[in-house]
Formats: sequence, C-alpha cells, structure tokens
Amino acid sequence: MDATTAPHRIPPQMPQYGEANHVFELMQNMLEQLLIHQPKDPIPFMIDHLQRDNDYVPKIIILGPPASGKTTIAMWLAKHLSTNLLSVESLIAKEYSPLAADARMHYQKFKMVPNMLLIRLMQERLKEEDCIRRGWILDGIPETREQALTIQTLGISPRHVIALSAPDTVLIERNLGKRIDPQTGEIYHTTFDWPPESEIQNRLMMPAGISEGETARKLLEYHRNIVRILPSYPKILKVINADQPCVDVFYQALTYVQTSHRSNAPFTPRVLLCGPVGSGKSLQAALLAQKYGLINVCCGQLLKEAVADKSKYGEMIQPFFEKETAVPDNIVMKVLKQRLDQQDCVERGWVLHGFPRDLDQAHVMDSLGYKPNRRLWETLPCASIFCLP
Ligand SMILES: Nc1ncnc2c1ncn2[C@@H]1O[C@H](COP(=O)(O)OP(=O)(O)OP(=O)(O)O)[C@@H](O)[C@H]1O
Ligand SMILES: Nc1nc2c(ncn2[C@H]2C[C@H](O)[C@@H](COP(=O)(O)OP(=O)(O)O)O2)c(=O)[nH]1
Repeated sequence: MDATTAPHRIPPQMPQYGEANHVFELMQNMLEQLLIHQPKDPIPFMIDHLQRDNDYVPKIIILGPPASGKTTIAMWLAKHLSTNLLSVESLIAKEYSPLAADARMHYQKFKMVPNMLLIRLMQERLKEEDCIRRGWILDGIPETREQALTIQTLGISPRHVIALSAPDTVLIERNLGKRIDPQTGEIYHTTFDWPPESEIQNRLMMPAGISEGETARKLLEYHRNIVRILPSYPKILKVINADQPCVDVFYQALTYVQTSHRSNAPFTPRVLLCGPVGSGKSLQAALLAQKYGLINVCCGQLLKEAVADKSKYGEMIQPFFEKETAVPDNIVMKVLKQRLDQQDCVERGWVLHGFPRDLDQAHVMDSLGYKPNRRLWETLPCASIFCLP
C-alpha cells in the first residue's frame, strides 16, 4: 500500500492534547464571539478575546417569581464564586453614569426601565474590567423575551441559567415576611431567616411592594413573561424548586453552576476500571466495550497473549510466569504501550482493566502520557469476594 492510501496515523498525543487544553471549546467560543460581533479586522479581535481568557468565568442568570429567593441565592452565589451581582436596582444605582441617571428617572416615574435603556446599562456594566475578569450573575434579568433576545444578539451569553419555581400561594405568604437591612442590603425573613444580632433585628425594614395584592400582581406579570423567556435557553437551563430551605436551594444552584456542559468537541473515551479481584471489572469492561465500541484492554490477557505468541516481550515475561512472580512494571508498560498505541485504540478509545495495580504503575502510566478521561472504581465487600465461584 503506498503512502497516499495508507491510513493517516493520528499520533495519540494530538487528541489528548486537544482534550487536556480544551482547544476545541476555545476555538468554538472565539468563533461564536467573532460571528456575533463581526469585527472589521478579526485578527486583533481574536487576540484580545484569547488574552482575556474568560471563557470559564461565571456567567449566570437567575430567574424566578417574586419571593422565590432569586436575590438571596444570587447574593450567596456571588459571594461564594467571588463574582459580580447585577440586578435592575444595582444597575440604575450606578454613579457617574448618564445612562443610570436616565434609568433612575424612568424608574422613579414609571416604576420600570425601558428595555433598551436597561440593556444598554447592562452592556456598559459588563464591559467593565471586573465583570470581564471575574464574571457576573444577572438577578432577575431578562424580564421579558425581548430583553432575552436582545441580550443574545449582543453576544451576552450566559453559561448557566437557573429558574426558581414555587407555588404562588407559598410565595405570597413568604413575601409578607421579607425584611431588608438598609445598611448592608442583606435580605432576611421574619420566619425563615431572622438575624441573631439584635442590632440588625432592630434596623431591619419592610420593603415596599410585598403586600399580598402587590405580590399577586407581580406573579401574574412574571408568569406571562417567563414562558416566553425560558425557551431562549434550552441547553443551559435548570429549574430548581424554591419551596425548600434556602440552603438546599443554594447548594443545588452551586452544584449546577460548577458543572460544565457537554461540548461538541470530539471525545475519545479512555476509561480506566479499577477494583479488587472479582469486583466485575472484566464483565463491565466487556459491556462498556460492546455498548460504546471501545477496545477492551485487559492487562493480564495481554501478557498471556504475548507469551503464547512467543513475541519479544513474551520471552521476557515467560520466566516470571513460570516462577509465578510479578512481571516487572517496565515490561508490563511496554506491552501495554504497544497495544494502546495501535490505531483502533487511538481512534475508538479503550477501556483498560487490570492495570495499574499500585501507585508506581499509575505514575508510570501517567508519565508515558496515557491519561484516562473516565475513571470507575468498583468496590465489593471482602466477604463477597471470597464467596465468588
Ligand atoms: N427557600 C426559601 N425558603 C424560605 N424563605 C426564603 C427562601 N428563599 C428566600 N426566602 C425569603 O423570601 C424573601 C424573598 O427572597 P428574595 O428577595 O431573595 O426573593 P426574590 O425572588 O429576589 O424576590 P423579588 O423578586 O421580589 O425581589 C426573603 O425574606 C428571603 O429571606
Ligand atoms: N452478582 C454479581 N456477580 C458479578 C457481577 N459482575 C461480575 N460478576 C461475577 C462474574 C464472575 O463470575 C465474577 C468475577 O467477575 P469479573 O468480571 O471476572 O471480575 P474481575 O476480577 O475482572 O474484577 O463475578 C455483578 O455485578 N454482580
């Protein structure tokens, strides 16, 4: 077969390098921003995007009906993730911003901020260094589908969207107990979250707009809009039940925003199955190989085949088999390397079991660049192992 028709050998280090350094996602994010912003000269834009290196900072939207705990959860997340919290109130309160002054005037007159003014105010804030470097959380924004679509068109892409939900009756009742600390802006509740310090208790204020009628009106407005907003975020949305203790809502939200979504990057599974003898590694390896088209690599089987084939390594292994002593790690690794570097393992991925059996072997495997991207540990009570047939 001449060189032009021979299969193109992809060195295993290439896909592994791409996975380890998220090269595909890096390029995908940059391409997205290029197509959204369509700069006259793409090169400086791409250089600036790559130097910013902020693809993985928090970019979170928290939505929910009144009294669902959006602000409470958003504040706790912002503190935990050291990121910036943006809400309508915080945006219009911004000093030295003509846009904010204009928005304040609207808000004082009409109790609302026009869509485009709010979006421009948000855009202005998101361009600031701290939001670029440390990311952001939008609390209760977007409020309408028009805002959601405009935000997307401007290239403001959240990585995670959380929608809190709870029965209206619960929220109307809950909102009656809302209290705010005028000094810190912290939110409390007369029943669910009362501060221990009497000094804080004494200065808490009842915010406006928490009466049953007001909350019911806001709920109607929210339900009318939210059904048109959520379809804008099909793959990054998580709905969390807010009718449970705040702390539980917070930890579900935190767990979600700390997960990364499946990317479209090409992915070659390299699965490592560990566990005591009899824990089912061989069986699970065979099932995984069959289901996902992986190569089933059993280390013990490889050594036996090398001896049976009387290969170069087989002759080295034979004496250890005859003396029933452990085959030296360097010989085992050579046999394993020969197998894992074969085209089928590189292209389809593998599920390895029976190696490594100890830390030294794990270090040798890692040092040679064989890094599994899925690790499964099978455990079994000792008693069960001795009962195996
Ligand atoms: N899971 C919860 N369980 C009980 N009380 C909660 C919970 N989450 C928030 N609260 C309380 O409900 C009240 C409203 O919370 P918060 O202001 O965070 O809600 P919100 O969704 O931001 O409301 P709004 O949209 O009206 O500002 C506060 O007193 C808060 O302490
Ligand atoms: N009950 C039960 N038995 C199992 C399970 N997985 C494997 N086995 C059986 C099949 C074999 O007879 C025995 C050892 O399985 P194995 O896959 O060879 O274990 P391992 O030594 O490769 O880890 O246990 C399992 O999940 N449940």
